Amino acid sequence: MYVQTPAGLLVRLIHVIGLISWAPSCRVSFFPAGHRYNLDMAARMGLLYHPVLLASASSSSRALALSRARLPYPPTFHTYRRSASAAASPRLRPCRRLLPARAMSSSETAGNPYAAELAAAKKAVTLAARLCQAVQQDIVYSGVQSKADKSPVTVADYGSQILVSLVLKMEAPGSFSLVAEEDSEELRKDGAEEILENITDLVNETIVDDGSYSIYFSKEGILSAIDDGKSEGGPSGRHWVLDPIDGTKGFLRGDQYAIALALLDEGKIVLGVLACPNLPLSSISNLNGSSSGDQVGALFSATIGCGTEVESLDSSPPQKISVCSIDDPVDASFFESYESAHSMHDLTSSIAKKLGVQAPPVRIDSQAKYGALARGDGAIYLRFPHKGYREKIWDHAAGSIVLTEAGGIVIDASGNDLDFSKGRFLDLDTGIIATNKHLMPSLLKAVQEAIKEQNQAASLL
Ligand SMILES: Nc1ncnc2c1ncn2[C@@H]1O[C@H](COP(=O)(O)O)[C@@H](O)[C@H]1OP(=O)(O)O
Ligand SMILES: [Mg+2]
Repeated sequence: MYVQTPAGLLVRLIHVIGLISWAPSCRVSFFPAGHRYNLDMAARMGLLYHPVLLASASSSSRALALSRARLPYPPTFHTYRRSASAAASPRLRPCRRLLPARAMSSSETAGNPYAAELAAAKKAVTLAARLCQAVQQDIVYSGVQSKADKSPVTVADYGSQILVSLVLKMEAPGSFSLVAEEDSEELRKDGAEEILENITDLVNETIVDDGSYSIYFSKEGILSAIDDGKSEGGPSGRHWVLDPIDGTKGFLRGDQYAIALALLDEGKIVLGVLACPNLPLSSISNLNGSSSGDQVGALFSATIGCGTEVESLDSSPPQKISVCSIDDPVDASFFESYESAHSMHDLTSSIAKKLGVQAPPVRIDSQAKYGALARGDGAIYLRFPHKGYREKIWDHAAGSIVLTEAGGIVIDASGNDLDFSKGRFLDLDTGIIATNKHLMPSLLKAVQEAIKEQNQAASLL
């Protein structure tokens, strides 16, 4: 039993009218400065442009631009079509708005060779974050997460990936290649029709609500947009690297998650953005993932050679950040996964003990840990997945540059830099550690001793 939202009905109506009135000669002219798109381009992107939708979206864009300053944060959206139980739960009223006009930071202006890519990446993850926030609100209000029904997170995962891919195609210069977590295989199977419809509705409603683009996705367009993320990456050329929702467990719990996007250029990560919708803008040090500050929703961004910045997802001016300068482990605290299935808490506890860390671990989900570390909320990040787990590049690409450009160091437990040029996986079988340059030598020593002891204990069993 599903409920059709009014916005869903509107989008469908516009679709039908648009199909009737569609004219092959129509040129689309409502796109960002510097771009000209026509229907051939639309066909290549798996998209449909509709004159009626174009007209309505462009006029609403102007109206929204005028009222933007008065709109509250966080915004809410018409949500995906929800189950009857979810529909019965309380929800906030939708509120339409454009993406915030971000203040240009020094990283986006002179001297940054990736300025255009950075602006596109920020816009992409901000739009995706809006979709994710709307879905997470519904999950939390409806209690879906306690029923082992993973479909809402699936809808948000795919929806986020489609929106990031769309914005990058529209706004980022150069050729397009995307290495991303999701593909359309499951959605093409029998029985997936309903979820595909939900994703299609949610994505189209988010685009209409935002008003930046006059685009409508068909179901086939949705499937092909998801498969834009099938690139293998590698050592040559440029590739965007995306985790559409990093930390799905945290997302379902109503806790931390991130939309993590990076740019790989000739085998090196040169740019990264992390949207962390639930991370407080002020420090979370000593608060185990929470903060006394009111403002929530942080956007971290870094470009090679230009440093790391943080701003609110609602577009406060960006501020440069740097890692903490602690040089005595006694004063240090460390981040690790919330989920013990993702990282061995017993091993990290023995590393902390060896090093002399006194504070208890700060456990939060996702690459939000890299962002928090980059602004000095803590001093160390330890990640030791259980044997057999293969790390994917999208789980560390954005986070690692956010940290290194803030003055931090990220290496594997053998002391090697992370190599993002080997395809979709990181080629390592130890853990990943991160800290500042003062603490790294003693941290690496403690890590290697603790691993050795763990291996010796295992060989005795
Ligand atoms: N069994 C696992 N071991 C380690 N990491 C995992 C495992 N399963 C999923 N992950 C990934 O670990 C990351 C979260 O780490 P953390 O627990 O530190 O927040 C996510 O990228 C998550 O995937 P996903 O992005 O699909 O949620
Ligand atoms: Mg992930």
